[in-house]
Amino acid sequence: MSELDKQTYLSDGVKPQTQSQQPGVEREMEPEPVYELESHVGSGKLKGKVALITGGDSGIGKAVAIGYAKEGAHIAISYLDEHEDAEDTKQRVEQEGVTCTLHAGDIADEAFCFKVVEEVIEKHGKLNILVNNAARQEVKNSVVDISAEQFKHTFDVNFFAMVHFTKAAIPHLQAGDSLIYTTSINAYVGNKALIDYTSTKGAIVAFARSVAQELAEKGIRVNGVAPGPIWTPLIPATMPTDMQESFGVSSPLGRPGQPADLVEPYILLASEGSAYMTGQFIHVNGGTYISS
Ligand SMILES: NC(=O)C1=CN([C@@H]2O[C@H](COP(=O)(O)OP(=O)(O)OC[C@H]3O[C@@H](n4cnc5c(N)ncnc54)[C@H](O)[C@@H]3O)[C@@H](O)[C@H]2O)C=CC1
Ligand SMILES: CC(=O)C(C)=O
Repeated sequence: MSELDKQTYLSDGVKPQTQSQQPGVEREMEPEPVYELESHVGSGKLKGKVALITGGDSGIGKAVAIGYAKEGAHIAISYLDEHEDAEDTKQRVEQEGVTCTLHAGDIADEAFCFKVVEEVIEKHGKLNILVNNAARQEVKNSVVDISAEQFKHTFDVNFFAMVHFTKAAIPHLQAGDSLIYTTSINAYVGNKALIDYTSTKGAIVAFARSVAQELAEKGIRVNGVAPGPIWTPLIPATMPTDMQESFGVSSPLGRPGQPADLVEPYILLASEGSAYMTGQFIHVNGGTYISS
């Protein structure tokens, strides 16, 4: 059995559970997600770089924060208000011998997004990698049930915040630096229960590909990751239990993903190994949707 198989243990799917608020929190999850693989030994791929990860307190963002720290990057994390999750991530990042700063607040507020980037420059002296990863979602049975307010709020958090962070970051980036975006398998296959959310994920892909064309001449690369079903606090906090019953089990690889399954693709996109990649999205979904 591989290290990954030993640690991911979700071959029977997830045990349906609910949380009363969004963003969700790790401490209420059973089992706790797997954030790092014992087999990941850092090799200095991001040594001395500074990475800002939105939504980095939990789930995919947390796994990426720990993975980047193992590769030698200093970390800044933005999140809404899950302070306990954020403190745990900071501790795990600092165990790798790098620094970690926490930036709590609402990224639906444009001024806050710019303030976070200013704080990162003030505290870390530079910014090399921006991972635009935070998001919200709300399940609705029909598009006619999604209010204008919900559409707007989901776009403010999932899409416009990425626009604000991108604009704030660009003046600080240099050749070799990276912008990385988290979209979703839903952008490619659609999702009738998450129409506003899925629309933001499609917009993110189009935005990133366009910014990639603009920044190529400066040597700044822009790529992203499209996860499939991944066991994170987002799921019990937003997904009805009947939807959780089938979560990820019908994928060709037969299980939902863990945050740890995303770490290596995000490291690749931030490091020199992807020096000839820009405007690309890596699909990490257990084989459910196959694309380049
Ligand atoms: N879990 C899954 O199955 C999938 C997740 N994704 C994407 O992965 C990314 C990370 O999500 P997960 O790790 O799954 O969940 P998560 O719940 O661990 O992370 C969501 C993050 O967004 C942040 N956030 C939400 N609203 C915010 C606001 N108003 N202001 C500041 N921060 C806010 C939260 O603080 C949290 O850290 C998201 O972009 C999500 O759409 C994509 C496909 C599948
Ligand atoms: C949250 C999300 O995008 C999925 C695939 O569940």
